[in-house]
Amino acid sequence: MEEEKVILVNEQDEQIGLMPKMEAHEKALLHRAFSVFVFNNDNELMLQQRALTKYHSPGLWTNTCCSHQREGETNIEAGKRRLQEEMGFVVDLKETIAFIYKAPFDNGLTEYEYDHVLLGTYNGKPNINTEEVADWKWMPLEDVKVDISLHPEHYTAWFKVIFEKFYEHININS
Ligand SMILES: C=C(C)CCOP(=O)(O)OP(=O)(O)O
Ligand SMILES: [Mg+2]
Ligand SMILES: [Mn+2]
Repeated sequence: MEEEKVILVNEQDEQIGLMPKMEAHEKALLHRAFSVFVFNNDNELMLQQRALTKYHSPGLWTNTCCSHQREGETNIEAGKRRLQEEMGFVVDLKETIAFIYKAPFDNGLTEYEYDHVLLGTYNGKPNINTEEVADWKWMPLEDVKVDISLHPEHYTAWFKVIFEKFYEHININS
């Protein structure tokens, strides 16, 4: 299989190159990514616990699905593709904010991403891909906020940035 590549971008999210996924995270280069947030009609967020085998942030709780766009893919196309691959369902998604963050990890890898946040609604159960996902749960947004402050070590770096800086953009009832 061809090696997975991420899209290197500048600070305006313009493509400046392609690089194998691992190399981009080893060299800490800015690349395009997305974070999907799926809610049910009770305004609960579907959280994903990352598989213990993930290259970074294993076992941590985070938003519904995260990954990297492929060359030529729109943000929405990429979000839907990966939602199916990781969580086993697809819903319509809409774009909200995008932001740049940098998060070095203890294992030497760094996430340095132009991250597009995508929102969707779903009321069924996922069918998780256990190569990517260890567990999942619904949680009211307010409860997530409280638990992040009590147990920040249980959550991914980007998920905490989104809660701290962009809460009003993911809380559709605010
Ligand atoms: C988008 C963000 C915030 C991180 C990348 O997600 P993953 O680390 O889950 O990427 P994949 O392995 O699923 O491609
Ligand atoms: Mg992922
Ligand atoms: Mn990345």
